Amino acid sequence: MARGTRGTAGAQTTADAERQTSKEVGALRGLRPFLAPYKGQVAAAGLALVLTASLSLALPMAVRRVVDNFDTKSDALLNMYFGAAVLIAGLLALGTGLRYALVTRLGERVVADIRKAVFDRVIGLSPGFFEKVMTGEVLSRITTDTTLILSVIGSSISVALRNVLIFFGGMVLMLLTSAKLTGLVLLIVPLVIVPILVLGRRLRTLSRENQDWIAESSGNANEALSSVQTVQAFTHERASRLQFGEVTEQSYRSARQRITVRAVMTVLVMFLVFVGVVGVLWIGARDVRGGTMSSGELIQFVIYSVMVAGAVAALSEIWGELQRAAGATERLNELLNAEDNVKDPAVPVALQRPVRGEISFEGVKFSYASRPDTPALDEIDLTIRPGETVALVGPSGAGKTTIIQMIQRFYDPDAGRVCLDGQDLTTLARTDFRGELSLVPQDPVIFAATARENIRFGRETASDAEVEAAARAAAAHEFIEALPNGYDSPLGERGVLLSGGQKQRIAIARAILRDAPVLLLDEATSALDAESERAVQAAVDALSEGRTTIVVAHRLATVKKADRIIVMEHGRIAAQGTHDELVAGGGLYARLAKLQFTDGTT
Ligand SMILES: Nc1ncnc2c1ncn2[C@@H]1O[C@H](COP(=O)(O)OP(=O)(O)OP(=O)(O)O)[C@@H](O)[C@H]1O
Repeated sequence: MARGTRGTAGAQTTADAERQTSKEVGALRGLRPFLAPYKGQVAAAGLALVLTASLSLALPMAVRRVVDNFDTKSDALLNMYFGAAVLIAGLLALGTGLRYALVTRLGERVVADIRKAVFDRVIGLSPGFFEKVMTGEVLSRITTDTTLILSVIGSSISVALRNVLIFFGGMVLMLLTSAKLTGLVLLIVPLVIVPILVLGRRLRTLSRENQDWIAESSGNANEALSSVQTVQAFTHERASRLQFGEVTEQSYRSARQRITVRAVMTVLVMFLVFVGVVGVLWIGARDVRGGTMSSGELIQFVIYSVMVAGAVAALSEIWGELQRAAGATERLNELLNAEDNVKDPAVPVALQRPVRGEISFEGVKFSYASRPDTPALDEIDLTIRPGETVALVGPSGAGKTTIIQMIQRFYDPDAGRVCLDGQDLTTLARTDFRGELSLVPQDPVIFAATARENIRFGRETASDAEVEAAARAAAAHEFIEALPNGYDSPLGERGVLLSGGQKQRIAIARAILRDAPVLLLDEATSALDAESERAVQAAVDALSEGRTTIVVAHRLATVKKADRIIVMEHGRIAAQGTHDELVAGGGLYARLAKLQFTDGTT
């Protein structure tokens, strides 16, 4: 996705680039809803900002009085002017500190809110979304992009506003001090604006490019690290290093380009501004000698023009940052507003309880978005009675896992419907019916938490005793007790400390604890040793007792025990019946039974 964006950015015409500019700057408006709850703080920060800007603008006037009254006979007057200068400086310092505290805190608050909002949204998106965006990229958006926004809300916006106030206030006061000199200054302004506009546009494109590369490099690293064993097993480290190195270098190169453009812009702007100020000073000095202006006035004017020039320089610097943050806001908003194909209905129908556990597929057709022409499920009509155990068998890619996913409504059918107790899943709230399903995935997920927490994932409210009872039923109690800290032993990231069979038993314990009327089981393909196999099998038997069980079966023992076997091929139901019926019928099942199933009972 990042690559696609970059490709179009490179090929942009000027008109396109301009459209993007207005869109990008406008994108900062996307922050408004996040600032809205903190109106009071925004107002207070704004007030502190106006106060400090006004005081900064008042300071040169005090300086003029001081300068013009150096030769005054009245000590008291001089003292008063000095006193006023100190007072203004003191208030200025106080206001600046206050503004800093208010604004930075606001920035942190808002960014924390944005991070939470993005995570809240993303964690609920259906798997279809993650087929399009790498998780590392999402992480980069939550970290890097929000950091950019933090710098903008926490400082850039307030610095920008301060400088805008100083710019306009300074201009007015310059005009009041000397209209003639101000006129001269205004002649110089266009000279400064031109490079800002021209180089600013280039800067914007480069910034977006840079951010895309950073996101891609995070995605890249995340992918390699999360599959580090496979990478090492295939001695792919060198290639991974090269690949990551190349992406990182690209990101550096685009950052370097951006920095060069920004540096050139800074040089040009600063140089033009200071040449202008010196020029004005030169003319002003002649006016002072000619007596049409006092020294104090000239100094006041010069201070104002330096302030105005400083404001322009600061704005040109900050402009880039604002644009980068606008890009970041845009990307985060993309995530926040990401269209999810699977949505809860606006007004969900209430799930009829108690759930009996009847699952039905009615004329279901489905293709994955990335392969629209190959149906993963083709005209599936299937009713699984409450309490029935159904084994799904068939060659790899036949659509067995897809059936399990459709029951959880990770995807919606292209045609037909999937129902629980006759209620179409698309009319229900997903959290409602998913609460009635219990899943043991093929590759059980173990979180970096203790054994107890890992099992309790099945039902957050379960007591310790219930957790242990579930572990016993899943034949997991013994090995958990043997761990250094028993149930409180951390299981390591993704369960690296456990064997395959142990992970499965944890997953089964989790499902037992969930105690849902429908059990979805994706059997592990890898053969377990005979003892684990027996333990897992016994656990599964205990679990499926009295529940509707749909199992993607790889073991003959499972298949034999099923009430009904569904044979799938190319997304269709090729045959169904009991083991004996199907063997007698010959065909695909008889062949599969001979070739594929590992007989766990032997
Ligand atoms: N996320 C996806 N995007 C695109 N195609 C997919 C996706 N997941 C599965 N498929 C394709 O859909 C078809 C059915 O896949 P499914 O995973 O349901 O098969 P399966 O019968 O469970 O196979 P296995 O026994 O190998 O797990 C296959 O052709 C597969 O390549």
